[in-house]
Amino acid sequence: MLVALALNSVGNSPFNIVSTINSHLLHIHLMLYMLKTCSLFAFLVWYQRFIAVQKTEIIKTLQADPNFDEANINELLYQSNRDIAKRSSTGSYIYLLIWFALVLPSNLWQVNSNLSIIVTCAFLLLACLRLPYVFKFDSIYLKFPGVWRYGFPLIVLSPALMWGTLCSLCFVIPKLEPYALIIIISTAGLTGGGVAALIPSRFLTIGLFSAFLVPPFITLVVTQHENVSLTLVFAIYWLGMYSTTNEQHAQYWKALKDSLFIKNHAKELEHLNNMDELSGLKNKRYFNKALMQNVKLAARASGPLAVMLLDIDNFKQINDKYGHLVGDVSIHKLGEVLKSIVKRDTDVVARFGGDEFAIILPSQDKQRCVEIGESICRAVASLNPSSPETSLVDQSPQVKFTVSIGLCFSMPTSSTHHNDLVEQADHALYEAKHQGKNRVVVVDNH
Ligand SMILES: Nc1nc2c(ncn2[C@@H]2O[C@H](COP(=O)(O)OP(=O)(O)OP(=O)(O)O)[C@@H](O)[C@H]2O)c(=O)[nH]1
Repeated sequence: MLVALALNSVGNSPFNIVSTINSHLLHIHLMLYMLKTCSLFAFLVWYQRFIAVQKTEIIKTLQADPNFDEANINELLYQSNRDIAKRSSTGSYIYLLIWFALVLPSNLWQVNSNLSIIVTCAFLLLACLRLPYVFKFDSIYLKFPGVWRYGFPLIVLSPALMWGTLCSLCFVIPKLEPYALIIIISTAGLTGGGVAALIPSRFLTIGLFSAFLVPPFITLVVTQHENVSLTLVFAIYWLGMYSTTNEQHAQYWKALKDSLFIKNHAKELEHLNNMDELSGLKNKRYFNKALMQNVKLAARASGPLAVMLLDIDNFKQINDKYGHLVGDVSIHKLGEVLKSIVKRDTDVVARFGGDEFAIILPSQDKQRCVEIGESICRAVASLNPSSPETSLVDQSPQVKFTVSIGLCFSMPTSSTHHNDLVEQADHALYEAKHQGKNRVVVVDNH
């Protein structure tokens, strides 16, 4: 409607738009009418299918990927639409500003006041209608999807079509010729900006640059304008925009898909990042972070904190006698034993690497910590590495499966460094090995 009004304003009646032009160009009049009717028709088809096409594209892209389900598709659809609204928000006001820059300092008001008034009003109206889409995207998209689906393409594509039409008029209305250069430059700039803004929707992007470029191109061809270079430039520009759109659209979707994949798998990745695969326990990285936090918490609460270091006794011999595979099974089995004994949610059980393990026991009294250490020693000693439980084949083992434990019991203060506790537990562990292994040695840092 706006385009029709703008076109019809250039003359006294709807069928008199080219009254200022040479009479032998009457066919231009018909062409422009056909063009605007076709544009509106094409536009209707486009906006009706805007969301449907976008959804089909997303499904096509994600279909083969088992990592995405229906909920993900809807989330991607929401994100891409929110992006379109955000990215294109400033652009719609640039039309208005450029139009003002064109009209206000020049004498276009006098040259063609009807056109100037109608185009100004139309741009102002579109800018106002655009406001809810800028500030209330969520409400519109979620509560009134129809307003988004039908209204947004209309508001985004109308100014482009108006601008494209203005550009066309420059070639057929002699009075507008002085403004042709600035309008052509603006058309090129706005086209490039629009493509960048609407890239999440291939459909809208192609619609936008076509609305800018096709009307002037057709006008130049139909009027057999002597400026062949300009005609070619419009055609080449359209093709360039088309290929850029395809490329950038694919890149946008790949990036969006990857970000959702990372978001979906963030928990899993974080879990893997903190786990020791062989023992099924936490790893050293997690242990260090947890210990730092526990030292702070214990210092703030003036509570006790115990750190245990465990090392499998004579593990090298177990490996040498039964092989590394059996050594691995023993490590896994030890992980299960530790989990079954150290059970509180706040406790942390980790494998440091090799045959070394570490445990954090917050808010536990010293006696209880020693009992836990001794329970571990007893439980591990009962796990004969040749027993069926550890899947060993050798029925006459000479190597015992035991652990030595160094226990550091402390009451951390704000100046306590977490590494100090580990170091002291390590000394106690060394002492346990020195005293004959398979035992708990305590260092009281209290
Ligand atoms: N099977 C297996 N062996 C490992 C793994 N990581 C380290 N080891 C072996 O564990 C052994 C560690 O031996 P040490 O801790 O140096 O000594 P030890 O034989 O346990 O003797 P003590 O510590 O004095 O009781 C080495 O032979 C390593 O090759 C692992 O993931 N799997």
